[in-house]
Amino acid sequence: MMQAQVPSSRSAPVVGVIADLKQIGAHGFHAAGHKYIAAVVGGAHAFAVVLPVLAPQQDIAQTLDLVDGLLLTGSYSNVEPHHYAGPASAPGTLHDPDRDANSLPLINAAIAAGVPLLGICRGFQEMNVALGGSLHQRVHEVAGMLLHKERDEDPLDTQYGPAHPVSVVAGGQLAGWLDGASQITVNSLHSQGVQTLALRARAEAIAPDGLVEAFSVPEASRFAFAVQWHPEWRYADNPVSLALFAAFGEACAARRAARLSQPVTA
Ligand SMILES: N[C@@H](CCC(=O)NCCCC(=O)O)C(=O)O
Repeated sequence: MMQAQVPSSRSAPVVGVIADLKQIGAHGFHAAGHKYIAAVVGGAHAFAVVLPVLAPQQDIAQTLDLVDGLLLTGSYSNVEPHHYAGPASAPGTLHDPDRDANSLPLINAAIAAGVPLLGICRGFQEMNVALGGSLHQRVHEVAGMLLHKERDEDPLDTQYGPAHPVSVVAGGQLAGWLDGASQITVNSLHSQGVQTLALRARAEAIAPDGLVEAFSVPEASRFAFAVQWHPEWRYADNPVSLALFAAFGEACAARRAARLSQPVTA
């Protein structure tokens, strides 16, 4: 398992990594994937904490007071379609209503509070829905769309390996982080995909079939960015991932500096 680089001081920004509520055996667990946590610590140079999905019992405003940034991870579960007025899911679709009930309000609260937000895969989809967009549930069944799903029988290095190119939107944040690159290759492990991009979002990367694969949120005061692919996978070997997590980490560090400079109220 990859060893994350340890930040050198206690001033590292605190990044909340949202959990899934998973059934493991007889019990539920609030769980987040190691590769996301390792990428936050090693790529964003942050201090990662796993956020249980307990709202409204665990107050979202208090969560935002505790962190300098938020990472919305991927997950095998799908966003429930009633959140975007979509048709019922296919029978047997895995959902995580507790994750939905936390991530969707947390996204808008974080943007309003200026808390940096990075969404990956399911997190990308959650951000689009929270901002008012909608999703294809099985994008590979839509005429003209590519197969964006991984093959379960493939080894992980194949599943998370390069899958298709995306065009980087000129003049966008991603283009800036990538020194003006016009095309990159990304991995692809998803069935859902953007059907309508939220009006509050700006497309940052597009797949050959027209599917939006990354977007930013212009109204966000610091950082709100989402990618459909998995930059956390072997992030240290991927210059695009390193640039993305570095930009996220810098925004989180700026939030921490601003927070620490505020007078402490009793
Ligand atoms: N369920 C959604 C999102 C897919 C996703 O996030 N896959 C990655 C799960 C495993 C991991 O965390 O790497 C969809 O199917 O579109």
